[in-house]
Amino acid sequence: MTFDVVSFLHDLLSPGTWSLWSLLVAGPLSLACLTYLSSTIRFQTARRQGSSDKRLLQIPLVPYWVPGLFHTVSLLSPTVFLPKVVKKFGTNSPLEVRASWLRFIIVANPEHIKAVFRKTKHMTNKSNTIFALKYLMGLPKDTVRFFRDDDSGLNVTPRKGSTVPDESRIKFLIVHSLLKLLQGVHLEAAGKRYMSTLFRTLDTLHMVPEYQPQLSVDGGWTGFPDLYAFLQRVMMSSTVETIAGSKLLELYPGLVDDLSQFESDVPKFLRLLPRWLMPEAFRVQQRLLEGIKAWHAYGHQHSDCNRLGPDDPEWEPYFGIKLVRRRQQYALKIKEMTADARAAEDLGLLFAATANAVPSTFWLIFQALKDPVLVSRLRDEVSASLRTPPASPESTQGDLESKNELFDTAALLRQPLLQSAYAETLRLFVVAIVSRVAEYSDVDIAGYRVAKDSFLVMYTHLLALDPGEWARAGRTLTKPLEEFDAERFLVEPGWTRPLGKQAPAATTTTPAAVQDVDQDKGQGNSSDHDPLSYDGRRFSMDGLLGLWIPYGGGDHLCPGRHFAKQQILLTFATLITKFDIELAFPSPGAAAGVKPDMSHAPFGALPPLGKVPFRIRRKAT
Ligand code: HEM
Repeated sequence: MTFDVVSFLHDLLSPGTWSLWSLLVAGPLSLACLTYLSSTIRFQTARRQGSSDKRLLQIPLVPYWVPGLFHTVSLLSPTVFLPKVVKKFGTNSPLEVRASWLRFIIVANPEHIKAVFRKTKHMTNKSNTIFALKYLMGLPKDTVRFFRDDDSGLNVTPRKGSTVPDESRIKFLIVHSLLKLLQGVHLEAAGKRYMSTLFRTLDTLHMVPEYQPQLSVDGGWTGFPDLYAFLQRVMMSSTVETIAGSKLLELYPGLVDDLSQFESDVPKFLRLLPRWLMPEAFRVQQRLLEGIKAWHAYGHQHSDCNRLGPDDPEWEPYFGIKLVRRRQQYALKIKEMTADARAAEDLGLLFAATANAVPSTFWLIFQALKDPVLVSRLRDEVSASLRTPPASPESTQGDLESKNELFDTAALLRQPLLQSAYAETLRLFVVAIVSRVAEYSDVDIAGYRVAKDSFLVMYTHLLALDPGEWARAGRTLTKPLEEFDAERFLVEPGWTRPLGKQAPAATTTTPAAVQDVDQDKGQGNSSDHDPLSYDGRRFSMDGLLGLWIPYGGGDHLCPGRHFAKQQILLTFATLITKFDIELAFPSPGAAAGVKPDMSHAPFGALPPLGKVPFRIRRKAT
């Protein structure tokens, strides 16, 4: 039998077949068009609601084509979808999006974000935390339930109606021990410890096979293939030793390699790839958990985690800084915090302490090395922060940190161009979703009704790259927001932020929330009245609350941010003071081709895509 094209076409185009076609194609197509039309009308109607109305406004639902499916397919690539939706529908109101069973609300207007951050009593970030603990850190199921059941909030006084006993207020215990023990004298001690550990790590780097021979003691250059891997090596081991003590690395010498591998596997874990597709990633995760568990057991045999008094050491080799001892102390009193759960929690801490700080330091150094003028100006500020050596060596006898204290850290952290370059690095390279859930009731966000259980999404890059909002905040854009501008956060003398863009009065502002808002003003850790100036300009974060959010905000604002700033700037300062470093691409224009690895978005700071070769030589002392 031969195939007759003519009769086939005849059949296809005959009236009977047409009705089949219209049923198969035109039917669904018209349904999709009708759905889109009606959802657009509903969207526009919601958008036109009168704000004079006393009732709270309804959040418009982004139009969609396919009922039931909604935006599921587009959401497979959230970093493309979110900017596209916001570009199309604007930021005047929050936007509700549906993707099959999932509903969430995009908040992309800085005023609305401020309002979200103020609702500390009503909003939690539990879903994000639990997601990360469960799928990334391997927290056991029973402990996940225990975390989920904690409805006591972050205030010293538990939320009204919560029956969680004080000793089981896990979220409060975690966040408050971090806030308390990573500030003031504790933060200062951790910074000094980090600095001296970093010096030692750099001095002994040749003991790591990939970094032989020794970083040129003879003044010659040594080339290495990968600046990011180098920073991972030196920053991770210095951070782990500072936070967790030296015994962990002694017991588990492969920890830095495993933690580096684990961090590069984050996108796979958080995209929920099954175990059979990434067996090696799960093996590494398991090794980390077992290694941490063994360290805990060893630590408890040799040290006492109750040593938290003012006369007890800020750091000791078994459990590191007081924060880690405190975490063991409260966790040991909670039955759900089994040895496996404590290992997962501390994997979370080591991850949080390195996963964003290392890539951020990479980009700061990389941007500086690309630009000879910038690096020399940053070096001037670093030199101005060098500590004057003590008059007599005896005055610091016995105190290793003080002897190794090359920088006056407080002075370093106040330098205007350094702070601006640091803030700019985080603006551009931290690509994260900060989320909140209206856990306890409906909430009023800037006049909009956010229904109980709604999931709110604030995407750092939407704000970081929105020229209209930066202009409204009174910032002049010398370079486009897509580019790195080390001076972006410097303002002229006498500059003040435009008035009239204050956040709408919060309906319920707790004292903690007010305090956070003040903190947020200086998330870069600066004072707006800092006498230090750069070319007559000063560093200022004023007016950027809700716009610069790499550390989130409100009472969940990252409690590790002060330590992170120290890590980043101390590492940068040490490397450019003790060494000469240069990028070593074979061709001159190659540096321009170095891009961030977007597969890590929206999970935090982005590592570079590919390797960045460099050469380094120790400076003559
Ligand atoms: C450049 C470095 C860092 C960045 C960009 C960063 C970013 C963030 C962000 C976006 C959040 C969510 C905040 C929110 O929901 O509003 C967060 C939370 C958190 N961060 Fe960081 N972080 C950094 C460094 C650190 C360090 C060094 C530590 C610990 C030593 C740390 C510990 C935490 C913890 C425990 C939370 C959870 C707070 C809560 O649930 O209330 N982070 N961080």
